[in-house]
Amino acid sequence: MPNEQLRRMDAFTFPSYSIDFATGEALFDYALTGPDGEQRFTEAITLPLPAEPVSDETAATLTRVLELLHVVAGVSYYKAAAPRRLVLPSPLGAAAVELVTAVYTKGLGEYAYRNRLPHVLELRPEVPAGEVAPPRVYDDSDRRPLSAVGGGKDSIVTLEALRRAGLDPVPFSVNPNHVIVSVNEASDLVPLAARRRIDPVLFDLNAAGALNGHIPVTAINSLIAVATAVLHGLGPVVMSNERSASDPNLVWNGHEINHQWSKGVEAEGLLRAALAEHAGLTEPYFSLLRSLSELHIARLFAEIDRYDAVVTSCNAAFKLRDASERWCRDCPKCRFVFLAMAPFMTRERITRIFGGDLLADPTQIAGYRELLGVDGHKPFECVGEVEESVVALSLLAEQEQWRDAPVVRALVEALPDTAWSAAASSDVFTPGGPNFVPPGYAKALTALT
Ligand SMILES: CC(=O)N[C@H]1[C@@H](OP(=O)(O)OP(=O)(O)OC[C@H]2O[C@@H](n3ccc(=O)[nH]c3=O)[C@H](O)[C@@H]2O)O[C@H](CO)[C@@H](O)[C@@H]1O[C@H](C)C(=O)N[C@@H](C)C(=O)N[C@@H](CCC(=O)O)C(=O)O
Ligand SMILES: Nc1ncnc2c1ncn2[C@@H]1O[C@H](COP(=O)(O)OP(=O)(O)OP(=O)(O)O)[C@@H](O)[C@H]1O
Repeated sequence: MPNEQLRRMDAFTFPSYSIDFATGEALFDYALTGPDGEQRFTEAITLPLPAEPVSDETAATLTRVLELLHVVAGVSYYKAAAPRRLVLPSPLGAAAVELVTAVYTKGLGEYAYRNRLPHVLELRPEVPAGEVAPPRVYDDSDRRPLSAVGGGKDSIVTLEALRRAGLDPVPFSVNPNHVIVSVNEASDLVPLAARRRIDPVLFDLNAAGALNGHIPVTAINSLIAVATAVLHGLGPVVMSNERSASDPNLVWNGHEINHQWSKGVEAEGLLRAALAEHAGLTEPYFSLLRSLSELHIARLFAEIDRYDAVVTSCNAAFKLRDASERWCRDCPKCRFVFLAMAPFMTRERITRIFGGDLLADPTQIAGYRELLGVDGHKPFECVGEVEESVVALSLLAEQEQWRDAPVVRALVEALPDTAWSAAASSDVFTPGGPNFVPPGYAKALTALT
C-alpha cells in the first residue's frame, strides 16, 4: 500500500481473533481503515501446549487473557499509520480500558516524540457499549511461578533468587534466540517457550517508509507469559523490571516520555488490575526486582557466575534480523551494563563476559558522557539513572584495577563537583519505591540482598 494512503488512514480496528486448542496457535487480526480502503494484518502467537487436555475453565480464563493480548499487541500495527481513532472490538471494564489507553499513549510515547505526533499521546479508545460478564476467579497465587527470561543479567538474578528460595520457577520466553536458549541450558531448568510471528506485511510497509518506532514490547511479552501460565496451570508471572525503568527520559508537550514505559511500575499496576478485572486472576504478575536499582542488580549478578559465558543484555542481539552474536560493545546498553558490573568484578572476568574492555577504549568516552549526564538526555535505551552511572564511576575511581583506565580517567575529569556530591549521598543500594511483590516472594529478594 502506498505511503500516502497509509497517512490517510483514520481508524485502527480489531476485526477478530481465534485460538486453536489443538495447536496452541492464536491468530489476531487488525485493520487500518481509511478513505482508500483498508490494510489488514494478522499476528500469530503460538503458546506451548500442556500435556493434559485443556479444561473448559482454563479455556475460559485463557480466552479473557487473549482478549487483552489482542488489543495490546495491536500497537505494532497501529504505529504504521497512527490514525486518530482506536476502535476496540468489544466492551471492556474500567481497568482494562485504562490499560489499553496507557499502552497506546504512554507506551508509544517515544514513538510519538520522535515522529512528532502529539495526537498519539492524547488518544482515547472508542469502547463499544455493553456489560462484560464477570470472569471466573482463578486463584493462582500458590502455584509454581513462571519466570520471564530475556537473556540478560536481570532475569538471571530473578531466576536464581526464586530457585534459591525453593519456589521452583519455570523459565519462560517469547521467541527464545540462541542467547536465551543458552541461558536456559546454563540454568538446568526445563523452560517453556511461545512463538510470536509479526505479520511480514509490516516489514514491507516499513521498508516502503511507513511510520515506525519503539513499541511497549514488555506489555506484549508479559501478556503472552500470563496466557502461558494460565494454560499450564502455573502461578504468577515473575518479571525482572527494575526501579529505574519507571523514570522518564524527558518531558515533551507536558507528557513524560519513557523508553521503558511498559517495564515501569505504572504499567505493572495497570496490567495487574486489568488481569484481575477481566480474567479473574488473583496474583497474575509482578516484578521481583522492582525496588532495586540497576546498579544493585549488577552487584547481585556479580555473585552468580554460572551464566558468564552466555549472559547478554545488549538489545542488538535480540533484533529479528541481522542480530549481533552477543554484546555489540557499541551501544548505550553495553556501555551502561559494563559500567554497572565493573565495580563488582575482576577486570579479567568482565572483559571475558563482554569480549572486550570498554573502559580501555577512548572511543567510548562520548557515549559514557551521555550516560553520566554530561551531554544530552538519558539515551532511549534500557539504561540506569545518571546517578547510578556516577556512583559506579566513583566506585571504579577508588579501585586500583580501574582508576587508570583511559575512559575512567577522562570521565572523572569531566564530571562536575555537584555530581560527585550527589553520588556520595546516593541511595542506589537501598531498596525502595512502590512494588507489587507478594509476601510469599519478598523473602526471595531479602535472601539475595
Ligand atoms: C531489538 C530492538 O531493539 N529492536 C527495536 C528496533 O527494531 P529494528 O527495526 O532495529 O529490528 P527488529 O527488532 O528486528 O524489528 C523489526 C521491525 O519490527 C517491528 N516490530 C518489532 C517487534 C515488535 O514487537 N513490534 C514491531 O512492530 C518494528 O517495526 C521494527 O522496526 O527499533 C524498533 C523501532 O524503534 C523497535 O520497535 C524495536 O524494538 C523491539 C520492539 C524490541 O524488542 N525492543 C526491546 C529490545 C526493547 O527496546 N526493550 C525495552 C523495553 C521497552 C518496553 O517498554 O517494553 C528496553 O529494553 O528498554
Ligand atoms: N523474549 C522474552 N520473552 C519473555 N520475557 C522477556 C523477553 N525479553 C525480555 N523479557 C522480560 O522482559 C523484562 C524486561 O527485559 P530486559 O531486556 O530489560 O531484561 P533482561 O534481559 O532480564 O535484563 P537486562 O536488562 O540485563 O537486559 C524482563 O523481565 C525480561 O525477563
